[in-house]
Amino acid sequence: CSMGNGTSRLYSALAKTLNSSAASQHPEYLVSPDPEHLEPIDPKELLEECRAVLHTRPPRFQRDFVDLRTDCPSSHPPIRVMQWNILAQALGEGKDNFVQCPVEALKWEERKCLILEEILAYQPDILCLQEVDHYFDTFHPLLSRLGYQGTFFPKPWSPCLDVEHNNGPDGCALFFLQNRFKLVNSANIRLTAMTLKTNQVAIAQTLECKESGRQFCIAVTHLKARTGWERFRSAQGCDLLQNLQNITQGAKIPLIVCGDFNAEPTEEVYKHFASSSLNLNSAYKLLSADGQSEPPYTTWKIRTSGECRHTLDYIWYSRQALSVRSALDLLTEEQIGPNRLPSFNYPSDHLSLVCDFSFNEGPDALL
Ligand SMILES: NC(=O)C1=CN([C@@H]2O[C@H](COP(=O)(O)OP(=O)(O)OC[C@H]3O[C@@H](n4cnc5c(N)ncnc54)[C@H](OP(=O)(O)O)[C@@H]3O)[C@@H](O)[C@H]2O)C=CC1
Ligand SMILES: [Mg+2]
Repeated sequence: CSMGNGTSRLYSALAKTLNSSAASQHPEYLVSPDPEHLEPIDPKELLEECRAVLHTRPPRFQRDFVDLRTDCPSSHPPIRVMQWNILAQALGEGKDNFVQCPVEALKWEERKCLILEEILAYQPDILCLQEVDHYFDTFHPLLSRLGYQGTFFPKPWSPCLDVEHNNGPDGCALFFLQNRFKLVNSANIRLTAMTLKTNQVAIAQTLECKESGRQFCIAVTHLKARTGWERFRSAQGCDLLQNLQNITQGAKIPLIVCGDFNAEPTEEVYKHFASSSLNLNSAYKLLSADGQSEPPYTTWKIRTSGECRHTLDYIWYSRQALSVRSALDLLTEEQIGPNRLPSFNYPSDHLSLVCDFSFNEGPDALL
């Protein structure tokens, strides 16, 4: 066997997460071990391990970072943020009705490796995920060993629970690299709409950069899906903005909000975020020629109802305190292919969004 000791150790680490049925039979697997007692994993070795599992799959698509550097130099390394609705395993197999996606492409053992490969390829400092239904058995143990500190907030009545052989509820997860940030405070928010508690959630954390000592707030959310729910989403967005006003002490602390808003830019909730007194801009607009247009899609799938191509996912940021230095380009229509997403090439129906941020320095940085 050509594998060294390190690789075989990793194989056993990843293999432990492969069989999720073991987790439901042995609840102790669901209790996350203290990360300090877990051996660190070298990201390169884990990436190689994922590629070995995926050896029969088509090669990864190339996506490039677009340099958006403004003329403001920064003395500190940028903060890389990834926003991604990874597609809950139970929803993908049991509810979403992706009619052109072969069932083999949805197998967790391989789809999990495609998700990990995407994360390892871009190595974000902060990872904001939606539709996570494998937190305790997969993402928390593995990402902890890669140096991340994680938080999970499941939906109160996750639709995953209606699917036979589900792996528990789906929810939002937020991970940050412990060697770059210190957690200052953390809030799990159950969103309300017109004072009613809803099934949608958010996590908001204030982090302090270890290099610069600067604090900022990072939030992740997943708003209510489907047409007909526009006013509900708008109310959820208002509730989230209100919570973020309080957490950022009235916009004194710079803010980044990642989410699957389930809303096109024409919707009210988008307009609330764009015009909020938090003074936010949507990072992916900066990829357009005029800097004013969102990308043509962030999700693209074919359901029984037909083709669904929408822009629903966003990374909002405090436009005066932060700059977007670069953003990861989206997959092209040709790369996505005629059967759309998810596919053997790409594990989710939503594309990941990745941005590099830096703090603005000087008088313009005031909020
Ligand atoms: N057990 C109980 O007592 C209760 C159970 N529930 C369950 O929760 C569900 C509603 O939960 P809620 O949080 O409001 O869910 P949402 O309407 O927000 O949607 C849930 C998921 O379904 C996906 N989705 C969106 N459009 C479609 C579509 N056309 N077909 C299939 N899937 C789609 C969404 O993915 P994306 O964001 O990627 O578009 C999302 O992750 C109910 O259907 C029920 O199953 C709810 C309340 C109580
Ligand atoms: Mg979904």
